[in-house]
Amino acid sequence: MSPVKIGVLISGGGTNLQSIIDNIKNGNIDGEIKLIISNRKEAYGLTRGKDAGIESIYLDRKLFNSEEEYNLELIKEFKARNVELIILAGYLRVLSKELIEEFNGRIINIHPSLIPSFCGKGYYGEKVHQGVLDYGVKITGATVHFVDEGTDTGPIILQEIVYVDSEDTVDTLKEKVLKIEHKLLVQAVKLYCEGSLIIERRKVIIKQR
Ligand SMILES: Nc1nc2c(c(=O)[nH]1)N[C@@H](CN(C=O)c1ccc(C(=O)N[C@@H](CCC(=O)O)C(=O)O)cc1)CN2
Ligand SMILES: NCC(=O)N[C@@H]1O[C@H](COP(=O)([O-])[O-])[C@@H](O)[C@H]1O
Repeated sequence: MSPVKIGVLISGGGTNLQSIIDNIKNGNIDGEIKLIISNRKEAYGLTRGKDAGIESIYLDRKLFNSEEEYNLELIKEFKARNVELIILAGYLRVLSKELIEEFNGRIINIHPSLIPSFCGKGYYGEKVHQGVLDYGVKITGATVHFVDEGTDTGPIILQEIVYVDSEDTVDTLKEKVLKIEHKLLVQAVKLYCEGSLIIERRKVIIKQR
């Protein structure tokens, strides 16, 4: 079977993207990243992609009249490269209904909390960890899920917990969770590329090999 053609959307540093690049390179993931798109020009993830020899572009939202038009351009770029799976690796914009429909069941997102806690509109990046600390929960973690029209409401693929210590700060918590994110995202993409993920309504079944 030929490697799954992957498109990646980013907005920032790209450490999750890097974990996918590294695990494709070492043969752990049977995939090929065809295109990386960032909605932010300064995203270091673009540099990571270029350093890995992957087409990496900044798509300026200001060039488009609406979020819908911006998403239609995303669809065009990914379809032009026959992308089969889209990974949201720290992408901080909500995808449109059209894009979700076009790639239904083929968009994976990584989120730095245990969904359904600390997620949805306004919860992204360090804001998530600040919410965890402000609330005083004792466990947090990471979630990889399929993306639907809601924000962080799609079927959950994998989750793993991280214990919150009394002396944790946003930075220390972010670092602990990011390590788990890298592991979970690689596992989920590997399972997807192996055809091991089955979506049954709200549930994701992992086929045992
Ligand atoms: N249709 C969907 N789109 C996206 C999903 C999803 O589940 N369904 N996941 C998000 C990622 N995400 C959390 O995992 C997320 C991203 C962004 C926001 C948010 O509130 N963004 C701000 C703008 C932030 C900025 O540009 O600085 C906003 O939209 O006002 C919340 C959650 C990716 N897309
Ligand atoms: N709601 C989406 C969200 O908060 N995504 C988060 O942005 C960070 C991106 O880091 P990276 O650019 O180093 O991969 C990651 O922690 C990811 O979970």
